[in-house]
Amino acid sequence: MFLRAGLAALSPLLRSLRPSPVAAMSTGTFVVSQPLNYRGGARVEPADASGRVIATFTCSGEKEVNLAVQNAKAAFKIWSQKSGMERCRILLEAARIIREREDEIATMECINNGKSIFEARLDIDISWQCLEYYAGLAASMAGEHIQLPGGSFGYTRREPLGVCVGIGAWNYPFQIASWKSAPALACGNAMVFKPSPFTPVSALLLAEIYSEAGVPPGLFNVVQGGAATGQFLCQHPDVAKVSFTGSVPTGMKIMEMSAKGIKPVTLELGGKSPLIIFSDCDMNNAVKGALMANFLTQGQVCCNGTRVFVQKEILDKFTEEVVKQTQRIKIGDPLLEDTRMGPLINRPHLERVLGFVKVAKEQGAKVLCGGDIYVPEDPKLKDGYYMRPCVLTNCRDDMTCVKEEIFGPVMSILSFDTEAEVLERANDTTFGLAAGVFTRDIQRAHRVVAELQAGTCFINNYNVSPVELPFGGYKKSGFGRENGRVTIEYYSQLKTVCVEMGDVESAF
Ligand SMILES: NC(=O)c1ccc[n+]([C@@H]2O[C@H](COP(=O)([O-])OP(=O)(O)OC[C@H]3O[C@@H](n4cnc5c(N)ncnc54)[C@H](O)[C@@H]3O)[C@@H](O)[C@H]2O)c1
Ligand SMILES: O=CCc1c[nH]cn1
Repeated sequence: MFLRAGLAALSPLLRSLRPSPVAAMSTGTFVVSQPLNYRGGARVEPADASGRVIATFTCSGEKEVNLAVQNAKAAFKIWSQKSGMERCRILLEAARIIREREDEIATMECINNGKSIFEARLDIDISWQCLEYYAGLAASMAGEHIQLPGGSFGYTRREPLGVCVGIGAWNYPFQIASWKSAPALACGNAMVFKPSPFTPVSALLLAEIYSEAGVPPGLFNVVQGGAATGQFLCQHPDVAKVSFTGSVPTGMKIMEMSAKGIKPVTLELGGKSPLIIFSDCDMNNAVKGALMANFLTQGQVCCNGTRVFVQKEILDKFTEEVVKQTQRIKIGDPLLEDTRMGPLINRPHLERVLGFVKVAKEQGAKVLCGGDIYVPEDPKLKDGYYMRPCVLTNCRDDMTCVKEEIFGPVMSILSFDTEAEVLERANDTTFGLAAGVFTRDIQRAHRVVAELQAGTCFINNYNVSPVELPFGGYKKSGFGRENGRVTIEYYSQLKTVCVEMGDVESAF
């Protein structure tokens, strides 16, 4: 039978899903029978099409983008007039609904993306926590009062920007939509969100949940499509801001388009992050940390610590333990409770990742485990995009696998001698998204992270994402932040009001 949850308990969208004869990702598949655009508070067929059909949905063209932006503008008028407390209540209700429907959304995400149901549930948890967090900030958002000479004064108002565009990658579809929309809506903005065409379905659930929670129709809209649809959104004159999650090359294009309209942008881009393991670390934690840094979501995580620098004294022991634990990772149908690694996102991506392993071998790296196609026992999954997680050793800093973002389950182990040496090598990259250090020496830990050129640094852990903490990159990994209090500044603008209590002292 389809999925492991009872169909009757699922949402209208999930109920519209039917088993299909081909299951490339999991045993659950869907045929989409309801429109995947969400505009003005309802599912709609796009008013036009860009002419490119991806899977079973139609990419939205300029007309549909215009309609979504118009709807968002109308909703913005209502929403931006609400008090912080009013917005808070609605966001809290949306968070409550997500929590209540967690299993259903996680199941959808699991089929959408291929990540394990175990991880998908964690993603949904972080998503409702994000809505709760920004609900709290919505209620407490305030300006300043500044006393001036003679009883005059000034004050500041934090005002929304207007219609914001969110463009998402395929690795965290629901979570990315939540990380963008929660702070945007908390600040009083409206949003048009475009998910990746590889993972179109779960953002729709978020849209429906916002409507059910009581946002005005049109406040959060979803348009489906790829690059062309994204371009219409970025170039739209009524769009005030673009928040983008994706690759560096696309980020550059987004920035160029936004520059033409003087639109602020947030860019959450790729990475090739270092993870530094000192010989005085807690070995068990360091090994667990290295797996967390490399193999979540089949290694398709932007902030992964894929360059694992290990101090020489413990290299052999650490490597042996990492390989042992990597080989134990349960690969297979992501809908099964004990699976920890599902398939990669699609065939071309799988081939790209396997290509990186091939080049690594040609350049002298040694494959200690994995790096090849995995065929699950379940015959329904035999054509799936599965690969075994890979640990590479004998790596050098100039190898392709060490320099380029692979975005797959491939860990490169490198050895080092001294702190100064490893810092220089860790920072020798154009990326700067994240970094990690494992050591028991607290002074060393803080000294090292202070020198690391990365927007998010972990000490004695990796890839945890509490929504209270800002997340974002240095260098080519982008700018702007998601999560944390600071993100309010990326979705609002400051108005200064200067109040004269006396007479005008004219210069004329
Ligand atoms: N820093 C972060 O928070 C973060 C999070 C997730 C993924 N990523 C990065 O994303 C990349 C993988 O995701 P991807 O393959 O979906 O990235 P991508 O850049 O190919 O696509 C991202 C989004 O941009 C859209 N897009 C593509 N071309 C466009 C254009 N010209 N104009 C407007 N929109 C366009 C896509 O349709 C998709 O929705 C990796 O590099 C990864 O590191 C970063
Ligand atoms: O993939 C990068 C990290 C992340 C998780 N959710 C959104 N971004």
